[in-house]
Amino acid sequence: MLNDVTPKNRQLTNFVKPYEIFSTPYYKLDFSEITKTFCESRNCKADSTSSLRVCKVIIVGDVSVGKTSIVNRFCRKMFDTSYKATIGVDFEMERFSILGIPYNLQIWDTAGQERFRSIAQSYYRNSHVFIAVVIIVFDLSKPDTLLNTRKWFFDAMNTCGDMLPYVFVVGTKKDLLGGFAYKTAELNAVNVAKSLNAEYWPVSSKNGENIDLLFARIAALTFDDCIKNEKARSRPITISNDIVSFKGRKGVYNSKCVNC
Ligand SMILES: Nc1nc2c(ncn2[C@@H]2O[C@H](COP(=O)(O)OP(=O)(O)OP(=O)(O)O)[C@@H](O)[C@H]2O)c(=O)[nH]1
Repeated sequence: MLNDVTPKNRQLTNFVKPYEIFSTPYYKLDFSEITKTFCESRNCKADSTSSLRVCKVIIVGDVSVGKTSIVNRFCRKMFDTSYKATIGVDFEMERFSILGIPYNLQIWDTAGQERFRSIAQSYYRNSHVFIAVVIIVFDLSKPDTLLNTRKWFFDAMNTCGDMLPYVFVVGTKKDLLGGFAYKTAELNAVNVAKSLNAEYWPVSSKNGENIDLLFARIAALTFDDCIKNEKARSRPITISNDIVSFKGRKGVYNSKCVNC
């Protein structure tokens, strides 16, 4: 788009693939025809509500695994070696332009410390945007934190109610491991992610590896659902096709946007 002020690395013209095809249950590899046709249409470019499309992403995981560092690297391009515990919850709004259409990720960084968890949960329960994505973070150099992803998964699922979010299991601090140690950690992580029906990504907030790609993947996946749901709602509700189009992944209706 000529007048697009979104930074270049936030402008998506192609669908973003998973880290590895074996590491995801989400096999979508391109935008749907519905989305492509809609984004090419003149109506869509003139659509004044398009800047309101928001997808809520929650980041959870053990203490000090690197949740805040992921957000800082993605939103501010910075990395801090010192540790400051998150108290309660913080959130950031990050803007993308996908196929020329504005789209926002609302990213919630929660506290890993037990004593702050109930504060965080009450915050995101009461927010008016449905949780579309849960990122469960663990530290690749600390196997215990991988085992705990299961606990975070069930916690998040309780909070999401009837919604079926996309789930990502993200291993941080990839820069600390190499060779055999990394391969072993990855094998274990892929197995755990599979058991939770989640997509696995390894990242490093220190050197930035895979951080932008991870969020671009999340934006592409959820944007496609958002437009499809929007189109489904705008159709007359008379025939059985509409019932099908109101169903999201695995047959559960999942409205993923503020205005969907
Ligand atoms: N080497 C390396 N260190 C990292 C990386 N990510 C985070 N760290 C370090 O790990 C420590 C904890 O990082 P945080 O991002 O504050 O962890 P957190 O999960 O937000 O912690 P809580 O807020 O307590 O839940 C800090 O000292 C970071 O510098 C990484 O990718 N590589």
